[in-house]
Amino acid sequence: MDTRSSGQDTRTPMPSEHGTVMAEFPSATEADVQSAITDALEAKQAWGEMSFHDRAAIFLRAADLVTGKYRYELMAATMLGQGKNVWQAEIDAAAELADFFRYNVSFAQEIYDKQPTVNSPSHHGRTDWRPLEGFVYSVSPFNFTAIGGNLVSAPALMGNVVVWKPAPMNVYPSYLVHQILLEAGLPEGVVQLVNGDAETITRTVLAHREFAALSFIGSSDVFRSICAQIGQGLGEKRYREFPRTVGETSGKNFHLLHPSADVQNAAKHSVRAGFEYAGQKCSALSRMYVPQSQASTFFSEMKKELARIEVGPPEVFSAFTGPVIDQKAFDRVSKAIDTSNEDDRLERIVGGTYDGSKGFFIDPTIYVSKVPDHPLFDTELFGPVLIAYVYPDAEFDRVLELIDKQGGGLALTGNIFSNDQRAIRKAEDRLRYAAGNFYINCKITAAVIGQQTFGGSRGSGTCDKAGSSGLMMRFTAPRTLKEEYNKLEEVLYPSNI
Ligand SMILES: NC(=O)c1ccc[n+]([C@@H]2O[C@H](COP(=O)([O-])OP(=O)(O)OC[C@H]3O[C@@H](n4cnc5c(N)ncnc54)[C@H](O)[C@@H]3O)[C@@H](O)[C@H]2O)c1
Ligand SMILES: N[C@@H](CCC=O)C(=O)O
Repeated sequence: MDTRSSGQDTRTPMPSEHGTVMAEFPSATEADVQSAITDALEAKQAWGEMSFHDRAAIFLRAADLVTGKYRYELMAATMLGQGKNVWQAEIDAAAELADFFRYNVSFAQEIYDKQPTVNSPSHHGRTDWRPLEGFVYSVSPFNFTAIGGNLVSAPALMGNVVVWKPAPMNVYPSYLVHQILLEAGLPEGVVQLVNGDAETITRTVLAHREFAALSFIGSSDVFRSICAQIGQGLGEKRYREFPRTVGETSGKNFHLLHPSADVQNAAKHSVRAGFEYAGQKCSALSRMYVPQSQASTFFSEMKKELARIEVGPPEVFSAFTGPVIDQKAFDRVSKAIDTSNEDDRLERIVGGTYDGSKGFFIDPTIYVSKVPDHPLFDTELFGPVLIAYVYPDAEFDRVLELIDKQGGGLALTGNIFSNDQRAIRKAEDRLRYAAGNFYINCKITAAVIGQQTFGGSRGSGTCDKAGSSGLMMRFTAPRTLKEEYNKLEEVLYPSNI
């Protein structure tokens, strides 16, 4: 792949066939990153002064290119590069990417429309929704082509320039997204795509005085480490302004069944949420709490559904789910499986096997824990492995406390299955901070832009909500203006005279 970077080449494998190279690209050196920042800042003034309608036109045109001319190329890149099946690739690389481009235009419009509603007869007030003064640094994860598109379009639509660093395993789809934006009319300098060593690029970016915001999606620990570096820079007065930190990160997401739940429905939803895209959605299910009275039916329903599921490469259309992303993920998840298979506190219900000979394939796996506090309830594995706790029906209140406490400090998605409205109310109240996205009688994946804004709190992120004007708001520095029409005739107050 041809980019402006001049460092050593990196090769990334295809997850479903690791002997095949998916992408080969040069890594950005410190000098490449410096010149990307310089070029972005040079493009800044003209871009910030372009009317919103002209900026919007570029992203709306890009949305049409995504759903039209480039739809299948983007989907193919996402299938081969991320190991998604065709269904998941369509959701991500075509539908959600185009939705982000289109909806972000309306979210931005919502912000620009916010103007003072009251003006006294002698003056008029306005809000100037300025872009941030420096540049935005966007860092995107491997698992969604659409997410990179959002991390770029949200700040750019608000008039900002962006240095964009995608995950190595998403370099090719991100490159396509960048090319689409350029074809749609985005001026060359506005979005600078830089690939390469994450730490080198980040260090160089964070050393720059004009660094104005971090827009990050990825794991909680990496976000924390970048925030810590920004904190150090703040302490040293390295930056002109206080950089914004926007981050959506990891999850240890739960399904809770109440004794009144429709167990067949819950089982089907749990199979989808836990195992679609090999459990590699940040929203994916990874811990379940099941009442004793429902456990046997629930697990046999899940096993029945799982028996129909095929694990395979993206070109096999009958495969429901595919590989995990890379060797590191395969090692992490397979090691957890090996340890769990030997753990007396866990009963394996299904799976517990894997095959990395050709691609990074791991079979859907479920463990039931005999203890309520197994460490797996607190660890994000980011793979197709679920852990369940079976609770006595009478201890619903206690299990709510347990759910709230567990999850490794993460609070992204969660749900309840119940046909008892009082139980739903109780769970909604007691678990108020346990998930940024809480679902009732449906699975916890697949938030739809324009319908469910997305993002968690606690260690899962800053909860600015992708798919909303809340996120876009973080990329503006509103200026308040007041224009007065009458002269000031007197310094003294009437009460002074
Ligand atoms: N909450 C959300 O909306 C959301 C969405 C998608 C993924 N995720 C989370 O992302 C993770 C999976 O994605 P991933 O494996 O790409 O995450 P990751 O944290 O490994 O990488 C994310 C990005 O950070 C970069 N990065 C990695 N180490 C870095 C470092 N030391 N300094 C600076 N940058 C660094 C990567 O190159 C990549 O661009 C999971 O934890 C998942 O839950 C969250
Ligand atoms: N927004 C997606 C998840 C994105 C994270 O990987 C969902 O709701 O399933």
